[in-house]
Amino acid sequence: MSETAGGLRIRGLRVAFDGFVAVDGVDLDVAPGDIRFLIGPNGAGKTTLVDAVTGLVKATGSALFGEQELLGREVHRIARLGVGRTFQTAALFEELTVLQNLDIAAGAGRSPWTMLRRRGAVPDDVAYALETIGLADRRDVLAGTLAHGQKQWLEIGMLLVQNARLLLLDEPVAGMSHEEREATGELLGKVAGERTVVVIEHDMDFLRRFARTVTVLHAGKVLSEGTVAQVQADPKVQEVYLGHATGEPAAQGAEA
Ligand SMILES: Nc1ncnc2c1ncn2[C@@H]1O[C@H](COP(=O)(O)OP(=O)(O)OP(=O)(O)O)[C@@H](O)[C@H]1O
Repeated sequence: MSETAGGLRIRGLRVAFDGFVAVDGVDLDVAPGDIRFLIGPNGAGKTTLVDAVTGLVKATGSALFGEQELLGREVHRIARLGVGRTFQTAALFEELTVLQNLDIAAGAGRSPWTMLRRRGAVPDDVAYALETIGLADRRDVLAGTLAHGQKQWLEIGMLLVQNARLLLLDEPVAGMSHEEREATGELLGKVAGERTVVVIEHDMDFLRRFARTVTVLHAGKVLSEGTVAQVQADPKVQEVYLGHATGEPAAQGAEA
C-alpha cells in the first residue's frame, strides 16, 4: 500500500454501455495532493469515470495511481492500493456507533492479531480520523442519528482509517446546510496534501470556495480544464451550461 500521495494519470479512458459511449477517450492528470473538482452537466460521465477508476465498470485505456495501473483490477484490489470513494448516499452501519463504524473500516485492512491487540483502546489512526472529521465528541452516538453532513464526514473518516491515498468523492455536499458545506470544504483542505482528492460536484459556490483545479466533462469528453477562474471564463463551458436547464454556474462565474 502506498504511504504517500500518488497522482492520478488517466489516458484514453473509455467506457461503453451496450454501444453507448459514456466516457469517450478521457485524459486526466491530477497532481499528488491536489483537490480536483470534476464538473459537467447531468450525464457527462463523471460518475462513470469514477466507477471505472474504482473497478465498478469495465473500461479501456489506462488509469495509473502512482505507478500502479488500476484498470483491469478487482474492486477490493484497487481499494487496497489506497483508492477510496464515497457515493451520493452515505454507506454506513446506522445501528452502530461512529467509533464502531471507524473500527470496522480500519479492520478491513488489519490482521486479526492487530485487531485483538488494539481492542479496548482507540487506535491512533481512528483517533486521528475522529479528530480530523470533527466527530471526536460524537464517537459513541449511533451513526444513524448523525446529521446528514456528519454522515458524509464519517464516510470520509472511514476512507482515512483505510489509509486511502486517493479519495474520490461523489457530490459530498449535496443536501448540506451552508455551515456543513463550509466545514466540508475545510475538511477537504485538511485531507488533501498527503492525499489526492477528486470531487464530483454540482454546487458552484462550493467549487468557487474550495476547488484548486477543475476539469469539465461534457458528453464523455474533457471540455475544459484549469483553475476555477480559467474554467469559468471558457466560452465552451459557458455555452454548455447556458444551454442547460440546471446550469447557472459558468455563466455566473464569467464575471470572475
Ligand atoms: N450502467 C449503465 N448502463 C447504461 N448507461 C449508463 C450506465 N451508467 C451510466 N450510464 C449512462 O452514461 C452516461 C453518463 O452517466 P454518469 O452517471 O456517469 O453521468 P454524470 O456526469 O455522473 O451525471 P450526474 O451529474 O447526473 O450524476 C449517462 O447517459 C448515463 O445514462
